[in-house]
Amino acid sequence: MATILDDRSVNLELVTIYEISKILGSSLDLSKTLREVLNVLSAHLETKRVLLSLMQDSGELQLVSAIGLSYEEFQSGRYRVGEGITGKIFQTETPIVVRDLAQEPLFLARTSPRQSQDGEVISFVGVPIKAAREMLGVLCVFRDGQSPSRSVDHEVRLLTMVANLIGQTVRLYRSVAAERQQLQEEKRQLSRQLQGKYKLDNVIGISKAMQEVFAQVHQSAPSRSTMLLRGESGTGKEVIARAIHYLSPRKDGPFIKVNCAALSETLLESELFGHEKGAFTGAQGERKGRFELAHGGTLFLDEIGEISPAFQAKLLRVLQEREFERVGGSRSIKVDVRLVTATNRDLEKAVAKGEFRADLYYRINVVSIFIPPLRERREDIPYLVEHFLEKFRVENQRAMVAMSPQAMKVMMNCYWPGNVRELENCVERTATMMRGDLITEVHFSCQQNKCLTKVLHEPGQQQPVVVVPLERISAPYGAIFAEWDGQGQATGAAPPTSERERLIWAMEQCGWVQAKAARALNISPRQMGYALQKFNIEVKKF
Ligand SMILES: Nc1ncnc2c1ncn2[C@@H]1O[C@H](COP(=O)(O)OP(=O)(O)OP(=O)(O)O)[C@@H](O)[C@H]1O
Repeated sequence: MATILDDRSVNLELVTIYEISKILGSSLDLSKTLREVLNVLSAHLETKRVLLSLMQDSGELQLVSAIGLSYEEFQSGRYRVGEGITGKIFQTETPIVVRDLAQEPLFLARTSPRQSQDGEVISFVGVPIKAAREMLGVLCVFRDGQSPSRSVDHEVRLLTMVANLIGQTVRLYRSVAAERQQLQEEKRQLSRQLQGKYKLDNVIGISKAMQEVFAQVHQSAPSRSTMLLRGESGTGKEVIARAIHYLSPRKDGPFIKVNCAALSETLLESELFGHEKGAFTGAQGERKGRFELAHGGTLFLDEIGEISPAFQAKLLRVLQEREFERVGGSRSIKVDVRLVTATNRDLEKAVAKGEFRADLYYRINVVSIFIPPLRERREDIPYLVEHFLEKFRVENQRAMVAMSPQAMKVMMNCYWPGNVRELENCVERTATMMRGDLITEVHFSCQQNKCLTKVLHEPGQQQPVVVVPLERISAPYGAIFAEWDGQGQATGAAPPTSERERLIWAMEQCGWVQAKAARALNISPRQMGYALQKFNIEVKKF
């Protein structure tokens, strides 16, 4: 039978549904969320008693939230399927309306009396809570004395809509909780399997490729050999360099890092070798260089492929003779330093082109470890996401933040041109910018998050991930964006939105090192400096 609703009732429905839908998306604390929903219902329906029961793993319906009950009444709210009115609603999957509970034999009076203290009639409306045809629980409302200003039909309709919203939310919470539990269980199993084997503190990697990397790290760390870490930007070369240091006998000594691409040749020289007083204008006192500071420990030279030919010669001498002079000084200084270097350049090509000295290449390439790009070890993604979420929870005291399984699928299917660094930024940015606690796929609006990664194929579809060769893309920063057009063709670059965003994106991918970002964009460092100025982009300092 169709119900005609007056304006007031429609308005009440809309306001109630609106307020409840806002609450339902806002937190991952289910009991808090449900309590708030019942509060809104109780206020809007002007009733003192609202009860919500959910089916438990034990096969019993149990009250999980209620307004207007004492502790004892709340505790007694348990029903088998078919038992009492609540059990009946669950069993028949249909609403039940009782105008006078005192006359209703099904009513068990476990949580509420049959009559009010003043001897007034108590009426009842209960509706099933379902989601995707699965019965989840029962929502009911008790009313003392006077009947509501609205019709019973209207009340059933409103409660059914609210029950549907609750059902969807409960289902989502349960799948998130199950996913989390499964992930934690897998993590536990994995750490049992990996006990004492290939584990590195704070470095996540369960994929075969990363396990291979960890094995190489464990094997090479104890030696004094110079090491070369290779891999795309953001793959974790620095974290691996640190792991090597902390697994070596030098772990109690210093770990000193220098980014060779971030400094001009003269600055790099005085930074690495130090300078004597008066060595150049502004050198008011003597200063130790990073080589000296790293004595007894490890010196990590990042972006080694970027140093000039003249500086390559100077570095080669230090590596051969194990001694050097400070800028402006003549005294030879000997240090005990283990050198770990890193690059994302094709050094062999650079040697072949005469851009990198072959003798230096052989000196630094004693033991080399390749860290694969993230897109080639997608199994690591859920673990990395969880690792970064946990970091976010602790740093921001937001213990409930989590990611929905669907959102995780999106993460798994991204191309991640900026590798783990981009994934980390994306997780942190999304968690910071969203209001509630649950990250869903809608929060990954690329524009909104300035996360320009493209999803290459729909989760679940077995389409290949396409890597477009650099030459095929005309836009200077296009090579990293590629889309599958479903016809077996790689369709060029997905356009990043604006010049400014491209610049910021490149800087973020390159850890805000200007020279690196310039290379990524295929422009000169001078052009990069000009562009940053032109678009008023403030360079972050770390
Ligand atoms: N396996 C990993 N587990 C946990 N965090 C990681 C991992 N790999 C990378 N990260 C994180 O990703 C970010 C980038 O890593 P890192 O700086 O080591 O990359 P990189 O290869 O040295 O980059 P670049 O070549 O641009 O210097 C860091 O915040 C790091 O903590």
